[in-house]
Amino acid sequence: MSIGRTTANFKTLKYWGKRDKTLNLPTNSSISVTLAQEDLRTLTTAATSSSFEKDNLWLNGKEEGIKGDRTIACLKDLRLLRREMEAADASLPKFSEWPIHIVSENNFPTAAGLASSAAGFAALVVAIAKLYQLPQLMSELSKIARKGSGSACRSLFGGFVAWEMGDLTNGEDSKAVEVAPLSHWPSMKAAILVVSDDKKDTPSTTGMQSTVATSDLFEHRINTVVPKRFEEMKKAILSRDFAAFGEMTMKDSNSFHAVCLDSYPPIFYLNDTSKKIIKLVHALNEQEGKIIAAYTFDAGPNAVIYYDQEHENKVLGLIHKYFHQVSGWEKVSDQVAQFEDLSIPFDTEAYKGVSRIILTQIGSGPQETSESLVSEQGLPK
Ligand SMILES: Nc1ncnc2c1ncn2[C@@H]1O[C@H](COP(=O)(O)OP(=O)(O)OP(=O)(O)O)[C@@H](O)[C@H]1O
Ligand SMILES: C[C@@](O)(CCOP(=O)(O)OP(=O)(O)O)CC(=O)O
Repeated sequence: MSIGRTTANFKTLKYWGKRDKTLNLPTNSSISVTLAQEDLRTLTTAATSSSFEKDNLWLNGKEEGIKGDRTIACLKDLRLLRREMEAADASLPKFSEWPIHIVSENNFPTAAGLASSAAGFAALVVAIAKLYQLPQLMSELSKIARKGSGSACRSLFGGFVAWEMGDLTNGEDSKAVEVAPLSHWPSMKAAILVVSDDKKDTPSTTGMQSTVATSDLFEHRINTVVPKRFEEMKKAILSRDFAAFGEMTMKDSNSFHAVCLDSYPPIFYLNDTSKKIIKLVHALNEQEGKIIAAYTFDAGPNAVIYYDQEHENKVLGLIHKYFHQVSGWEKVSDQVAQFEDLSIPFDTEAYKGVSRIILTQIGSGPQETSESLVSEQGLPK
């Protein structure tokens, strides 16, 4: 039995567009920050036995079975690597031939634009790789996770992660690499304003296909804007330059939502609450005379606001002022007294569009844990 857990990642330079839909090969390189596990994590246990009847997967307590092509593709690749080991060492048990049971739990909403597929496929690949005792490095395994969900490849690392798009048609050079580990910039924090827990209307895969096929702005984004930003963002991370990192993060979020709007028919992920939050962050940065907070939005209306610990009392002070009514502040309850009370005018009803706040920070990526979700009989506990 093997247990692995990992977490979601939030994009600072977005992946949007595929050049190969089956292999999940992107039209541009991207960068993300992997967040801490306590708040947004997937816990996955994998077990194999010759006595199991068939491959099976339980997600959040429900038997789902192994039905999607993407999960099947990941399992196939992992089994192939195990088979190579077994061929080289006859003493190894033939795990590659036995059915596998996977039990997984997300501690945050699934399919709500909170990157559950990223954390989910990353945890699945890591848990099975551990079970099979595969020697492959994380970058190699990231190519397998990528076939599950593009964004999953970046969740195999902690800290700041790049997904290099590659240019081979077989995808062998399209993999995740570490830009910098958590220890490089541990004071990076994130406040996530959960604007909607609902399942989103346009899934990322269909949304991307539509943008690639119909948006005129898209070519400019992937050929001109992103390649330059990819290099500049890596530099900003390596030099811990929050202002540069923040400006590029916000601009890239806006560029991604612009190509969504430029798709035909248009795709809308931001709602009025998201737009109010964007304005609030700009108002804060303007008042400070520098960028101390940066928003980013994935394929949904939830806001992720990055800031450095050094400005926590200001950034959280402002968010708390207007969103103290929502749940999730317990974690910092002993800090509230030190929050700064900035006088930035804002819609005092905006909190009604937010269901909760998740206060989190940069994380260390996949971890092994002794917590198992599978019983001795190989079933969910
Ligand atoms: N823990 C998990 N283990 C295996 N598969 C998972 C897990 N969690 C989510 N998934 C898969 O990911 C799907 C949700 O992916 P989807 O891309 O629709 O949403 P999301 O990841 O929350 O949003 P986004 O990727 O746009 O941020 C689920 O339906 C399921 O198939
Ligand atoms: C907006 C994004 O979060 C898109 C995520 O798309 P997915 O990785 O969910 O798409 P598939 O590869 O089709 O599974 C931006 C990003 O992850 O960089």
